[in-house]
Amino acid sequence: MVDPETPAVPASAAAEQAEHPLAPYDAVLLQSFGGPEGPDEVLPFLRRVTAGRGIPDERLVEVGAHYQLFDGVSPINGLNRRLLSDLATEMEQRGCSLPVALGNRHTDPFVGDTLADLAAGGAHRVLAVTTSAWRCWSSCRQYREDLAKGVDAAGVDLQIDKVRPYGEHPAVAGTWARLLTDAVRPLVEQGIRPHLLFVTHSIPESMDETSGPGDGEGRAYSRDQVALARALVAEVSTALGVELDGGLSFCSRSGPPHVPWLEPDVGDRITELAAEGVEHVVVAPTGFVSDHMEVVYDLDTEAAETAAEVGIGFTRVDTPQPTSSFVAGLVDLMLERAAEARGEEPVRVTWRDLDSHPSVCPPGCCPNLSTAAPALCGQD
Ligand SMILES: CC1=C(CCC(=O)O)c2cc3nc(cc4[nH]c(cc5[nH]c(cc1n2)c(C)c5CCC(=O)O)c(CCC(=O)O)c4C)C(CCC(=O)O)=C3C
Ligand SMILES: [Fe+2]
Repeated sequence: MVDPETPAVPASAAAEQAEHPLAPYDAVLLQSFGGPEGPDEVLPFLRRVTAGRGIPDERLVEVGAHYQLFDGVSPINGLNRRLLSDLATEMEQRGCSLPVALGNRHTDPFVGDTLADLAAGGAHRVLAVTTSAWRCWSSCRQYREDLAKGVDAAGVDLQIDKVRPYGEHPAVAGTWARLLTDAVRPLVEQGIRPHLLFVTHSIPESMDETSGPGDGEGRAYSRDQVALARALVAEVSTALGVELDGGLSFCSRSGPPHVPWLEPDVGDRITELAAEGVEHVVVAPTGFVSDHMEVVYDLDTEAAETAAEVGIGFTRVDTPQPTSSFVAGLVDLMLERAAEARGEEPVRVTWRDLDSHPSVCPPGCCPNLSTAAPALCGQD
C-alpha cells in the first residue's frame, strides 16, 4: 500500500546518503603542485613557484633548462589526470562514487577554481587527498594553506578535511616494497649486491627541524623517510635472502648556497659509494609518489650520468602511482578518514611497524617559517 503522505524518493535518497561509505563527504579534491606542459609554460610556472622566495636567477635558468630538455613538459599533470580517472574507477567499483576533481597550486586547474566548481555542483564537505605523502611545510602545511586561500578566493562555504599523511601506508610503503624487490631480484640473481639508495626532495634544514607537531622532536620529514628506508632495506634483504645495505639521500636542492639544506645529495652519494667499491645502485625515489621533473631529470638524467661517470650500475625503481595497490590504498585512506569524520575509530593501517600520524594536524605542525598563513585541516 502506498501512503500518499510518504515522499517516494527523498526518504530512500536520504537513507542511501547516510549509508554512503564516504559520508559525510560529497566530493573529493585531488590536490597537487602542478607543472608546465609546453615550452612557453615553463618560465611563467617557475616565476609563480619562486615568487618571493629568494631563489637565485641562475637556479631558475638552470631548472628551466631541465624542463626544456623534455620540451617543457613535466610528467606531473598527465599523471594526475590519469590518477583522477583511476580513482574514479576504483571508487565506482567499491560503491563509493563521488565527484573527484584536481586542484593545483601552480598550474591550471588551480585549487580555488576547482573548489568553486565543486561547490557549484552542490558539494558541502570535501575530502582532500594530496599527491605529497610526507610531513613538512612544503609537503603538507603548504597544501593546507592552499585550501584556506582557495576557499577564500572562491568565496564558497565548504568544509574541507584531508586524509592523514600517508607515506607509511601500504599504498606507498607497501607498493615501494614490491617495486623495489622486483627491481633488485634480477640483480641478486646475477650475483650483484646493489646498494639501495632512497631519494627524497631536499628541503632547508630549518624546515626539517620544525617539521611535525609543534610539541614534538621535529625532523618528522627526514625521520619518517629514514624509517621507511630502513624498513625497506630489511624487507628486501629478507625477501631475497641477502644482506643489503642502503640509506636516504636528497635531490633538487635550491635556494641560496649559504642556507643549509638536507644532505647528502644523491649525486655526491653515488660518487662516494663508487669510491667505497659499490658496483651498482638501485635508486628508489621514495619521496615522490609519481614521476615528477625531479625524478626524470635529477635522477634519470643527472644521477644516471654521475653513475656512468664513476662506473657503477644504475637502476631506477618505478614510482607507485600507476599501480592498483597505490590507487586502492588511497581509497582505503579516504574511507578511513570518512569513518573518523563520522566519529568512528577505524584501524590505522600502516606498512610493517611504521608509525601513523594524525589526520587533523596538531597545533604548530610544520610551521610556515617565512609568513604565518591561515591553513585548514589542522587544530590551528
Ligand atoms: C618537499 C618538496 C616537494 C615534495 C612535496 C610535494 O610534492 O609538494 C616538492 C615538490 C615539487 N617541487 C616542484 C618544483 C619546484 N620546486 C621548487 C622549489 C622548492 N621545492 C621545495 C620543496 C619541495 N618541492 C622547496 C623547499 C623549494 C624552494 C622554494 C620554496 O620554498 O618553494 C622549484 C623552484 C626552482 C628550484 O629551486 O628548483 C620548482 C620548479 C614540483 C613540480 C615538478 C614537476 O614539474 O614535475 C614538485 C612536485
Ligand atoms: Fe619543489
